[in-house]
Amino acid sequence: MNPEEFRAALAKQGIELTATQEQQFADYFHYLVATNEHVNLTTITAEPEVYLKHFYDSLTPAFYVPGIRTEPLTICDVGAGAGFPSLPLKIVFPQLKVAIVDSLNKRITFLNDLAAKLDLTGVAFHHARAEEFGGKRSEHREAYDLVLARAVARMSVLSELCLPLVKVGGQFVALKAAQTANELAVSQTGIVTLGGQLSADEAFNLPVSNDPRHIVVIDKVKHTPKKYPRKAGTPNREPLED
Ligand SMILES: C[S@@+](CC[C@H](N)C(=O)[O-])C[C@H]1O[C@@H](n2cnc3c(N)ncnc32)[C@H](O)[C@@H]1O
Repeated sequence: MNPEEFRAALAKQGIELTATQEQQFADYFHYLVATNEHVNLTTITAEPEVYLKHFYDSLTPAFYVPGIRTEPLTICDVGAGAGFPSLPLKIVFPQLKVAIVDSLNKRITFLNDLAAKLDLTGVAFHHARAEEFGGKRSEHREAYDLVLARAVARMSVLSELCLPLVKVGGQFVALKAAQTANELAVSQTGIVTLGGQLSADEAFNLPVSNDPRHIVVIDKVKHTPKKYPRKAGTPNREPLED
């Protein structure tokens, strides 16, 4: 997917990029690839792949969660790595207020510099483990309308990291490549324990490559009990599964 195909594929979804946004994606691509020469950010570096598997893929939650397009939602991206999915969403929907959490400081440093280069405002960067960021005394606990995660962990672990950060009435959205039915089945009890309720599992294929994708949407329907998330390294810490 070259930049022109990216623009056309988004137009099909009702998203018209401005010239400024197209330039921001071009600058993102160049800075990602240049930094990746000395900081390990991504294995995907060819332009058509970055546009499809990072930029387009990151925007897919906006196809299924309509509020992303128009509402000034507070979003937390858990394990954002090189900024996916939250920074492509922020470029296209600048009204979003974004908090990025990653446990690797060199990635947070890259994202800080990138946001300055792209003139992005309303993005906060946190070098932290999600277990602590959403802990019982944290100001970030149950503070976000929407918590997003892509390629961080399986659903049972991810739910324990992400659901404590979601406000009651908000949503946790996981971007998944693999089949989700089994992952969801084994994490169902944990999701309910954490105050969540499965709302949707949308299956679709990426354009061009046809790679399968899932967007899993979990509604936060009640408060998460204070003992979650459990600390990383807790002895016998088993994922919350059936
Ligand atoms: C495979 S990368 C995925 C990055 C990005 N979400 C993407 O889709 O390209 C996983 C990222 O999650 C971060 N991570 C893993 N466990 C974490 C945790 N417990 N808290 C915060 N960040 C975490 C890693 O440092 C890494 O940057």
